[in-house]
Amino acid sequence: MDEVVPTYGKAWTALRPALSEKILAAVSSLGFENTTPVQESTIPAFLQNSDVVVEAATGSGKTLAFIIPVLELLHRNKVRLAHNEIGAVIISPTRELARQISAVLNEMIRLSGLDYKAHLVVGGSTSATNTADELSQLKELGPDILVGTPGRLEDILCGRLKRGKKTKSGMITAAGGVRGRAIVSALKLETLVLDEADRLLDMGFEASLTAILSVLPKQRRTGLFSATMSEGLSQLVRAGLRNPVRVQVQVQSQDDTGVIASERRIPSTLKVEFLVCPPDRKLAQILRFIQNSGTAQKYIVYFSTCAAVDYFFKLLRRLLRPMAAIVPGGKQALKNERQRLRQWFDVDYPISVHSLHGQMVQRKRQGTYDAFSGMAKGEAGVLLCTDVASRGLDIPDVDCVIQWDSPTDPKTFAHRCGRTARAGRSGSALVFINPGSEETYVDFLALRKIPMSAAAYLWQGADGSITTKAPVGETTIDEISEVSSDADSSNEPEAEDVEKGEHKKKKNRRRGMLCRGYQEDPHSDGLIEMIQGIAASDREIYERGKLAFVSFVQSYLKHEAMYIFRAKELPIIEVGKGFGLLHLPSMPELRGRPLGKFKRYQIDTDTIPYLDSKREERRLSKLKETQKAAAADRATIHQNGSAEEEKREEVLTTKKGPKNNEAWASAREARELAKERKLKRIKRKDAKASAEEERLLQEINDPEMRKMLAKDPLLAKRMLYGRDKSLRDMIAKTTESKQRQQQSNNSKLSLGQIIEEAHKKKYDDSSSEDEEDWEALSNKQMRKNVRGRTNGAKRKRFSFNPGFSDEEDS
Ligand SMILES: Nc1ncnc2c1ncn2[C@@H]1O[C@H](COP(=O)(O)OP(=O)(O)OP(=O)(O)O)[C@@H](O)[C@H]1O
Repeated sequence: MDEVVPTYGKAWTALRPALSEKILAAVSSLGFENTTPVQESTIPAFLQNSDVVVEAATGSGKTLAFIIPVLELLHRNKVRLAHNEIGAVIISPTRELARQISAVLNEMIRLSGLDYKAHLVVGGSTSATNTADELSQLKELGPDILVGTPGRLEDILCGRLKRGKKTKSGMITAAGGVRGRAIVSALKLETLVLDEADRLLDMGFEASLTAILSVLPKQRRTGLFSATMSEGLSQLVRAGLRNPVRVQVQVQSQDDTGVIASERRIPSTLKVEFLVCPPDRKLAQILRFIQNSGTAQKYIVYFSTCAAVDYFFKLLRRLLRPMAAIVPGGKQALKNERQRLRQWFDVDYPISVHSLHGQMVQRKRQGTYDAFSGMAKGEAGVLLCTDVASRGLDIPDVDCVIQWDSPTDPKTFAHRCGRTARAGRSGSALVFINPGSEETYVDFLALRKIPMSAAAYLWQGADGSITTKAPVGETTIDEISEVSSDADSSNEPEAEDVEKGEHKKKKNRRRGMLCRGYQEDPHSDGLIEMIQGIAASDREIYERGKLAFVSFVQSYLKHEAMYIFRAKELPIIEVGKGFGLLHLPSMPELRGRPLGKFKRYQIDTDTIPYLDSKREERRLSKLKETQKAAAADRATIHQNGSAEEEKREEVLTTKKGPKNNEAWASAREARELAKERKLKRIKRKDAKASAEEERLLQEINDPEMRKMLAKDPLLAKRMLYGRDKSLRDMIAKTTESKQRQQQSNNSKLSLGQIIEEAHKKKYDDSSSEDEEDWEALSNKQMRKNVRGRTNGAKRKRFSFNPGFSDEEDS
């Protein structure tokens, strides 16, 4: 890994207003000779009585950009704080991030020798006694700066404590503060910082944040920091900003000749790749990817749900580090399993596996984080986690970030990738994309200034070596893409097919063919069979696999970019196979999908044991009881012998419903009649839909857009009269306003840009993404909200380019 740290930007001593000697001494002890661009631009603004809204790429040094002003302002203004008073609050959305900020802050205080105390307040205590201890610690310490998560900060600043001990005098909080009364006073608060502000200003934290803001003095400095700061004015107003200076640090990539090629929202040292690959190939690809890297590296793998993290943690531990405790059958079985595994994964260094998600108990969560962060250089490890670890975490030396599935919130994509390539170091990220509509995600992210390149599909040779060259006779990824684009070009249904309702069947067949095109990787299939074998011998893995699959499908349905991640196009059979399932669990969300095509693993699942003998004993005795009760039920039915009960029994035993005793011929007639009626219904529905589609297409007055929507009936349907009516309205509006713009600059917009605009409007909760609008609206709102302060929003823009810093003050 490249060890270059960013030394671009001014020297610390060149900042104006100048930093105090003690702070300069502290940064110099940290070994940071110069500021980073975001520090260079933010620190002076924050020190000059301005609120700041800061957007800069991940790993660009935002933490010091707010910690230094927080300390400097307290020191410079010689703020005298009583024991129960605080001078600054720093809020973060996750406990791990709050802990990290608190560590940096305490280090700065220690190195500077400033006489301030910082204290971390995060949730996660498992008992009232722990809470009591934490709060009495807080009262004893009398901190000047609080760092924490919204919920626990609300407890402390607003006295919203629920757990407590009852005393004779009434309801007393765990630490002795009466409920409803704050434990510390924020009357002299100078600075408020919201790190990962766009996340904090999401609806999820709204209640706590509003409560906290309501007890803080209005005359304060506020800083909002994030790598993906949304421009939504309502958010800024909600955070109570006055007169904000906006700092945007943009990354520019250069070509070989040094010419600036493009702007990007991710560090220039970060290489992001995507791999179009059927879902049942992902695990094999990850193993091949790790093996192919050749050296011991540190990976983070993101999943969208906690259940998926739990499952793959158990599974990967068994695949990467099979040990006696997790492999049933004694020493010989362990030896055999290790031997067998070498077919799919063969590296000569140990790899540790860790897991982290929001549903883990805090102690375990902290333990995992510390273990993974504290790994020595040159050790190999994989951290499996959810988005709880996507923002802000500065884990040293992460070489690669892999995304098993794309995040439901597209902004999270940049944050996930940003766990590598921090502070000028290089790093890579890989995201898996299902063949089909998901491929549009690449363009979608490109429009959001996250450029990606295609990764090569990795194959495994007979000798176990990894190669990008497909074995002879097997379909290559390029050929598959060709099939894919061919399929797309022939996407327009024949009129005759539509009439017969056949076009949907044809489309499904084409989709099936696409996925089948990848199936010529027997080695990868062998891995899935081995995983199924593991699940068939370990009940915990079998059950966790089902839970992981169900949670994955549910999260897929909640995707924000649902016109790219189309639930109906999710290749469910391959997804199930990719999770190593023995059978597909029934879910209401999958009603109507051809689940019967899933090749069921031949086993009576009741016989799969837990490896933990006590747990297995409990399960078996429970199973016996259930079987006994079912047998008793059946005996009662037989004894009563009534016709109705017999029918019920028949339903119970066949699970297919009562027998049809009708004559075969009349049943066939009835079936044919029903089919005929169904065809007529489909024809009527399709005719109505086409007429409506035609009518609505006329409403869109951009000819280019009309042409493109007409090409993709599914997209047109979704946008024009499907679930996304609001998106349709947005498109109409965007088209109109963009047409006006177009008249002035005479440039044509692509469909992608129009969708992107509409999408932004719909999901970013912003009144206007337009920069001038932002300023105008900002002024208007500020005037409304802060009497007597109507100076308007100043704005600053900086270029973020190693060795080159370009400042442009408006
Ligand atoms: N002036 C500097 N010179 C060199 N390294 C620095 C400097 N300032 C910060 N760093 C280092 O850069 C790394 C990333 O910093 P930080 O965690 O503040 O990034 P960030 O912008 O907050 O990232 P994210 O958006 O992911 O939260 C840290 O390891 C930090 O020590």
